[in-house]
Amino acid sequence: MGPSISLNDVGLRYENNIVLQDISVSLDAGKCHVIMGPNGGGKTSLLRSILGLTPFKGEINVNWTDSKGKIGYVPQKATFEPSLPLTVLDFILLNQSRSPLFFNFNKKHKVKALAQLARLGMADRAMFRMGQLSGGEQQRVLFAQALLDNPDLLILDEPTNGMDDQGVRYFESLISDLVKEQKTILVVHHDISAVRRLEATVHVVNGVLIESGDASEVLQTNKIEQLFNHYRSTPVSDVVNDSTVNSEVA
Ligand SMILES: Nc1ncnc2c1ncn2[C@@H]1O[C@H](COP(=O)(O)OP(=O)(O)OP(=O)(O)O)[C@@H](O)[C@H]1O
Repeated sequence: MGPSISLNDVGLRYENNIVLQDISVSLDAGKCHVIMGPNGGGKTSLLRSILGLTPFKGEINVNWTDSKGKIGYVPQKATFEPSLPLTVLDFILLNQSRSPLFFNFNKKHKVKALAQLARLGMADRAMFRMGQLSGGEQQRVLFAQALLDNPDLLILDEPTNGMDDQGVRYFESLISDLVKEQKTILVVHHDISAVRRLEATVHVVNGVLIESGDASEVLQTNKIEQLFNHYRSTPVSDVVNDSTVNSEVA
């Protein structure tokens, strides 16, 4: 069983830029939670706070039922140099091995890695270099790597970015399997139609928490515009009085 996660009055700022404020929410264990909201609304910052990768104020508790379980994380983007001699299989196995990459990996690990790649339809790319894959294919490999240790908490930042329809279908079917296994999944997603297909709780974040609830409730057609246009705009008067803007306009 995955953990529940509770956030209490969480805030985060980068110098003068207040990115998150007053975020208090409980994320139920063993469910899929989707974080949505406009660009720059603080979704990635929220994930990074939960992962302990960035300082924040307030309190975040990851509540494991027994001992601390495993966490899988797929970041928003990764860059691989095309000339780097790192195959897909090498990459998947990297965090499994305590010996240098040029030693042969043990067969059991390879079989396990290939099985995870197959779950994402990527087994036939195992010997390609990471840098030779398309963006959507790299996302699939990152997801396969995150699944390798059978994590109880899976944190995914825009995992279907750049994926084709087939990739999205693999993703959706995997999420559905993982929810049946009672893993806790936290995923940042922008595609409203795709999120409606997931069995998920949706949390709309734009600096503050705007709304939380079942996807069917939160993503009602008549509410979408209001939810996603909830800009924390600079007052128009400030923009007009800004000398930089004025000089650019002139
Ligand atoms: N390391 C950083 N230093 C300074 N500012 C940052 C840093 N990381 C993010 N920000 C700022 O914090 C704000 C929120 O960024 P964040 O990446 O969390 O948003 P997001 O909702 O995930 O956006 P998107 O949908 O575009 O991925 C943005 O204004 C961004 O410029």
